[in-house]
Amino acid sequence: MAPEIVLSDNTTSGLMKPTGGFPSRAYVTFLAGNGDYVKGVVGLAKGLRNVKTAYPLVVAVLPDVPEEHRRILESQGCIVKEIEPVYPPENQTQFAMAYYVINYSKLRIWNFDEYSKMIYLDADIQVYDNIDHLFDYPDGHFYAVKDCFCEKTWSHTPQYKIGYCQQCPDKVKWPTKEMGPAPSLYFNAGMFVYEPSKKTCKALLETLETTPTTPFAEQDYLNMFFKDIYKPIPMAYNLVLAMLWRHPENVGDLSKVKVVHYCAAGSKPWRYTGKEENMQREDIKMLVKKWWDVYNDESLDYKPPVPVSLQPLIRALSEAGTVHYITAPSAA
Ligand SMILES: O=c1ccn([C@@H]2O[C@H](COP(=O)(O)OP(=O)(O)O)[C@@H](O)[C@H]2O)c(=O)[nH]1
Ligand SMILES: OC[C@H]1O[C@H](O[C@@H]2[C@@H](O)[C@H](O)[C@@H](O)[C@H](O)[C@@H]2O)[C@H](O)[C@@H](O)[C@H]1O
Ligand SMILES: [Mn+2]
Repeated sequence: MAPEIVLSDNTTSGLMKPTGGFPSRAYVTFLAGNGDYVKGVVGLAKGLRNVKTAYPLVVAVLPDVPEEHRRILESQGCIVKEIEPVYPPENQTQFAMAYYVINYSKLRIWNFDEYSKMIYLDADIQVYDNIDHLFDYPDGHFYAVKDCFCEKTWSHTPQYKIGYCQQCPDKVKWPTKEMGPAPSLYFNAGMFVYEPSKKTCKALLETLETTPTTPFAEQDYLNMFFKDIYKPIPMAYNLVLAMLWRHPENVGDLSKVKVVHYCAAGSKPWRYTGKEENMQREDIKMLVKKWWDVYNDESLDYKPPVPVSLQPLIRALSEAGTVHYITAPSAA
């Protein structure tokens, strides 16, 4: 039987053009458990469609993600791929958040080497502008945005204790004489551009076995592992919300921010109550509303591509006013 040709509507479906000969690219996120983070992933899938990305969204799910949630994600056009959990070596670490221990499982996304390059996004991230051009950045680097050390979650660190933050390294200077060389640049691991590779994945998992766990779990680990190839990219590619009150001068024009990371305590839009510190700020309320507007926009729901063989039928029905199914790419 001749293979069925599928028309992929590049503008609304989020599916990719056939890749013949081209490097294969995709976004990827991570989902664990049967809780409400699935809403974050649905929001992200719709957000990526909203900005007309040319690439699909892969969701790396742990075995504990219920079938029902996987179906929801597939019905939103996501490619669901199950990964095995990664358990760090036994330890006494107090994680900054108890659930961070499961985040080591994120390391498995290096195995997705059917893609030559991927952009990882946390489920609590939303994309408000197209960032596909990041795939064109030169290979051989790990691209991510610099973190901020000012929130209480950092209170275990020497940086926090002396009031040093890499966002404003001249405000409180790093006391090299007393404390040795300043810490190397540290990225937030909610968003990064990387090259999947089975070899790198193996190295990541092997080195982990002899590496003590630390409060920011996989984020600390990735920072250590990729420190020599890490290249900072502008904050507009991953606005960690605390930047709004810690370093507003570094944020600049909020309307230019492409990617928002709802990682401040109380800021996850699907859990937002407004009660936690800073959650009544106008900029926060605006950003939470912006997330909900995308999440609730039915026009951003996935519409599966229609097989070429069915197109005359759909056209006839649609001309007869029976079916309202938009299949033609807008460029057509
Ligand atoms: O119950 C959970 C907790 C975390 N995550 C995933 O792990 C990521 C990291 O956690 P989170 O974003 O809550 O950390 P934060 O950025 O707030 O530190 C999330 O975005 C999700 O992709 C998940 O799927 N289920
Ligand atoms: O497992 C460690 C996690 O660490 C990260 O957390 C944030 C967050 O905890 C804030 O509350 C801090 O203030 C911030 O600086 C810090 O980086 C990532 O967003 C997440 O994807 C994950 O890697
Ligand atoms: Mn996050």
